[in-house]
Amino acid sequence: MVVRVNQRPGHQRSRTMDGNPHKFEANIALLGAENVGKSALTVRFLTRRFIGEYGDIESIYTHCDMIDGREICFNIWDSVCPQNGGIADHNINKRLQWADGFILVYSICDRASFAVVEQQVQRIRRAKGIKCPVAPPIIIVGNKRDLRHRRTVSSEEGRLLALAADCGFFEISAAENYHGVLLAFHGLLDLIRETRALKKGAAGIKGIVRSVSAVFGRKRNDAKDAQD
Ligand SMILES: Nc1nc2c(ncn2[C@@H]2O[C@H](COP(=O)(O)OP(=O)(O)OP(=O)(O)O)[C@@H](O)[C@H]2O)c(=O)[nH]1
Repeated sequence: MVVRVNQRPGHQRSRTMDGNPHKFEANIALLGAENVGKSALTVRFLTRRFIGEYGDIESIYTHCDMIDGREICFNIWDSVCPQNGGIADHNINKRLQWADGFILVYSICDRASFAVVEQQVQRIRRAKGIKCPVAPPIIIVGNKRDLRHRRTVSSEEGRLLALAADCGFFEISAAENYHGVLLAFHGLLDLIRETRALKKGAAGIKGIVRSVSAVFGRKRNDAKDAQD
């Protein structure tokens, strides 16, 4: 396992992993309202630990691991939430374009943070949807499950939002355990792989359609020339 504090956002490395075609690399952005546990999730995933207090330095971390015999590298952008709830900061468009997939975090004890996630799903769809025919990979995470006695968002609401928005869903506690955090990151990795395969397939079909159109277009033109 390799964990590296990579760089400040905007200075990320090239996406080709040292020219090795067997490596798989994915850019992941964590978004959500203030205090929901974005840094806690990131640190749990990177170090398996929960340290309780986290600074507010925005960073991209690289984490590489062997999964099913293949080296997988996650570039994780742990964003610091702006005071307005995470939707209107100047960096958001940069993050939306950079990321291959998103983990949208809310706290199950903070209904306003759930509303922010609903907005962010729409925002991501709008930003990505123009160029991309395939839905962007998103996992919604309800964090702080250990505080269920203070819950204001039911599991059902989280699940329904994810279902309606075609996203994955996990309810976890970054404070209590590593396993749920791991499942959320790996769930996103699966979605990113599926999306890449679908995009490749769509590009392949487009290529075939273009070639067929070119051949038939040429034949039509040849026939027209012969008539003239
Ligand atoms: N009880 C409990 N507390 C948590 C959990 N995850 C994070 N926290 C606490 O929630 C507070 C905020 O966590 P952060 O990880 O800094 O939250 P953030 O979303 O990165 O916050 P910003 O940087 O302000 O956007 C900290 O005091 C954490 O210790 C959890 O699963 N359970």
